[in-house]
Amino acid sequence: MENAIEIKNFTKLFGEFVAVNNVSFDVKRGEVFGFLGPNGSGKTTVIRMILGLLNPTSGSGHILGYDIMEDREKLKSRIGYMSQKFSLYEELTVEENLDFYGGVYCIPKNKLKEKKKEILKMADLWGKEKLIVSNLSGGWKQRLALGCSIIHEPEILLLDEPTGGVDPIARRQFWEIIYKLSKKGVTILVTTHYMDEAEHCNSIGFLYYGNILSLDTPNNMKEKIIDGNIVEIKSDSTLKAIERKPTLEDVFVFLVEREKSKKEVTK
Ligand SMILES: Nc1ncnc2c1ncn2[C@@H]1O[C@H](COP(=O)(O)OP(=O)(O)OP(=O)(O)O)[C@@H](O)[C@H]1O
Repeated sequence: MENAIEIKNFTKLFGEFVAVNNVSFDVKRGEVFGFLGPNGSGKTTVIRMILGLLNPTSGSGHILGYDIMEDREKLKSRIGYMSQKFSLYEELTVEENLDFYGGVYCIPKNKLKEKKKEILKMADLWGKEKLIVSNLSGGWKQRLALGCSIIHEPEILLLDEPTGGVDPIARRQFWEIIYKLSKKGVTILVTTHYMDEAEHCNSIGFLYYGNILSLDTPNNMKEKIIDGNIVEIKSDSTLKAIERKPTLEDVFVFLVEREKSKKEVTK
């Protein structure tokens, strides 16, 4: 079986409002598939339908060959999910959160001990086991939430805007973990509205108000949509950067949180 995820003509109506319109896509095993689209374009709705939390109005989906509607129970232990809000228990420690999710998936004690060690190292949280989650920075919380979502070693990982609200360094660290998981054969579907993140994916679906406008590799998509070269200008001053516009056909501004180290910022 080459495709881990196969979605055919997903449509979701809320009353008369069409949130998702006839969306179809496949994700190959071990691939990182990015769902790119602005807020409200239907990304979360698609993920909720894949998870079986929402019934599609029409259309069908298969994961690892199982029907997402009929085989929900079989799929539960094979899918990991990280929501935008991180789903952590803020008043518990790092280790207690991992123990909790280990318990939810009924992971045997010895196996859980081994998994916790692996996740703490992977997430750069080694030595922080006893810290209360509410005291952690956004990046640490994000990596812990990812750890909790993979404690049961899922083959499919669904990440809904996992990097929202964390600084660029933490985002980069997070993507390094995503690559490692993908190399191990985990199939990953990640939603984002950051263009630069979409570029890290093997293929992208561009969703716009419920419709898939394009489905391709990042490079092909850029070539098809944009005629000419793309230049990235990093600047402390948006105005200074835009002043260069005469030599450019169009400019898109992306604001990123300032990194602690300014080494990479060029004027
Ligand atoms: N339960 C619901 N009832 C009514 N409308 C809904 C419901 N869930 C989502 N919507 C609407 O469907 C559209 C798609 O929402 P969705 O959350 O899937 O978008 P999104 O791309 O994930 O955006 P965001 O990044 O803001 O989460 C939005 O207009 C939203 O208001």
